[in-house]
Amino acid sequence: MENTAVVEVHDLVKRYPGASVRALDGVSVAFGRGSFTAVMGPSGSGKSTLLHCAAGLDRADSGVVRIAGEELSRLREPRLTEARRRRVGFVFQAYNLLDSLSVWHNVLLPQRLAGVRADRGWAEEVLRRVGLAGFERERPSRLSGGQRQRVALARALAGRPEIIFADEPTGALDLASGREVLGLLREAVERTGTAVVMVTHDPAAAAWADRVVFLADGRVVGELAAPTAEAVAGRMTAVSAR
Ligand SMILES: Nc1ncnc2c1ncn2[C@@H]1O[C@H](COP(=O)(O)OP(=O)(O)OP(=O)(O)O)[C@@H](O)[C@H]1O
Repeated sequence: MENTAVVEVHDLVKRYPGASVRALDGVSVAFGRGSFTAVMGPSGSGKSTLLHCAAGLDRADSGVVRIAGEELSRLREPRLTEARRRRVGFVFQAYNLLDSLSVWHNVLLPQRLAGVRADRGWAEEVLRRVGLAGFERERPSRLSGGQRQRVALARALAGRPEIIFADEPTGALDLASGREVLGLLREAVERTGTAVVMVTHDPAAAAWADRVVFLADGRVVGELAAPTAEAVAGRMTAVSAR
């Protein structure tokens, strides 16, 4: 299961302009087909930066990112955008939904931009599973934070990407909605072999993953396989005390 990496990063280094420390300081990690990875670490440890670079939304200063074996730094626009649109789904807080479009058109937008024929039946099914059947015509601004997060998830799932990057997908949700979202991500992993990489601060959410990667000061400082919430919480305490 783990032998084909969907996304692989090697020795990533990134320093934001004007910053004195490196946000990423030599990170190497691979995400296999059908794997579910949680990324954890103290605030400022580089989690979001890693997600952005691994997803090809931002460039590292040095190091290598491969998506399905293709080295991103060698791709020029528009092929870079194309590779991202075809293979990658995002559930990012900063990745806003467009309020000029209905829920339905937001969900189908990535496929439209990628120029592929939208699978409308699957999009309907995905909206039903995230509990938003009947909301197709609504504008995102009329929905609650939790509902908007579920639209973002539906949008990511609708394109059947090879990998989904999710930055705190349950952060704004109540317990029940959070579990639903985690269940959907888990199902995408098991049923369709999608890889999921999820940043979270919540040990209970991380326990849905197969593996937890811990970051501190822009470096990978540990991993935990088959995580339980208790084991994750214990490791987090140790990582934060470093
Ligand atoms: N746009 C930016 N400009 C300058 N510095 C940044 C920028 N984004 C992040 N940083 C810095 O890079 C480091 C890593 O930030 P990053 O957001 O990746 O951490 P994080 O682990 O996701 O944090 P959090 O849990 O608080 O979201 C931090 O020191 C942060 O201050």
